[in-house]
Amino acid sequence: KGPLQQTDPPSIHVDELFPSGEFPEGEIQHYKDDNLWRTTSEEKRELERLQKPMYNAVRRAAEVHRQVRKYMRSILKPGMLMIDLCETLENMVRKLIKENGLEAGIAFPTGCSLNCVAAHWTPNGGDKTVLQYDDVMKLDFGTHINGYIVDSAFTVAFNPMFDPLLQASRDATNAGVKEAGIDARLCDVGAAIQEVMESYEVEINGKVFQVKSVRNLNGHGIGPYQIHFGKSVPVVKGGEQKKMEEGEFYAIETFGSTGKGYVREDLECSHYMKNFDVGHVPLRAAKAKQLLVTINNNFGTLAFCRRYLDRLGETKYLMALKNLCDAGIVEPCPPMCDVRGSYVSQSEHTILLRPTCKEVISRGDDY
Ligand SMILES: O=S(=O)(c1cccs1)N(Cc1ccc(F)cc1)Cc1ncn[nH]1
Ligand SMILES: [Mn+2]
Ligand SMILES: [Mn+2]
Ligand SMILES: [Mn+2]
Repeated sequence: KGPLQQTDPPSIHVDELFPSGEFPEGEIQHYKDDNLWRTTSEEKRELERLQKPMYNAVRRAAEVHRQVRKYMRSILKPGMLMIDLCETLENMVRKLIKENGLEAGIAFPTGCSLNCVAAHWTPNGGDKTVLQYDDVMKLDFGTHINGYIVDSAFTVAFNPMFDPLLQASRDATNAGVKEAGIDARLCDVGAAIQEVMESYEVEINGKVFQVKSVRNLNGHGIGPYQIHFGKSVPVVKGGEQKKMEEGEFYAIETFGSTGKGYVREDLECSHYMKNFDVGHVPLRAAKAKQLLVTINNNFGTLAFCRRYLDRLGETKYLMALKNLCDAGIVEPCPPMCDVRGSYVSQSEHTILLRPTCKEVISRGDDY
């Protein structure tokens, strides 16, 4: 009988903590009144029984996410090198998930975007950035089992003056999660998010800001090995009337900002991802051809970053990577930034619209 209690620091594969092979459910929310029949429908319960392997896979990925983020919170300190922070987190995911090629591992690069940088920033090799006491860091990382991805994020700030900004995005994401459901209109989710987000104000160094919802950073559907799939989820009013559907995975994510509430691509790129819809492309340039083989073998259509290529022993790959991007085979995903001097917070959960109920897969006792 294996141990049933995780160590501190964590060292035990989560599959050994659940010998039955059954991983814990996330938070269960019932659909709005008109869909309550789903809870007891025998037809819907049968549908769910057929999905058991998928539910178990994504719950195992979520348990890893919860244990890793709990550990990271316990060691985060001003003065840490961002690269060390990311490598510690990534190695812990690899350990607890029992990394196994494309069947179990990290789903995308560890986002640790600071201050006015909202998303898609992770240090490239040699980066000397150090976490500061006055930083607002969005820790956004992904785990997966068999391509079933858990995409969840939280914000860390040591200075308590940022607390209302952090609370705004946490509250707004929870409002979005509550509004989401089978037959929920995307525009209603966006309106609910904006309503809560913009009800907050925060005082920073003597200046009072009304928190804005970053209107061009949306939530998104998630598919197997596909972090950005299907419908986008608006975070402000005026979105599409399209409805969410049974069986869909969504990342409900919101960003609160003291800046414009609008982000643009800026800074050096670190995140890259194969274009999901591009098939085999015959390449002549040897270096590009070889790099694509490395990408296919280690990431497939999962997003990766330069540090992940470095650790695989790839060198002098930037021109080849540019060639793959110019050919439309790989998409660069550069950092998304609000204006200089502004501060952005984020909160993100992965939810599953099960036939009988809504499951907040990534919910933990922390957020
Ligand atoms: O901004 S997105 O490209 C997007 C938002 C709406 C439709 S697609 N993006 C998907 C993604 C892209 C690249 C990654 F390396 C990881 C994720 C959202 C996201 N980033 C982090 N967590 N969630
Ligand atoms: Mn083991
Ligand atoms: Mn994310
Ligand atoms: Mn996301």
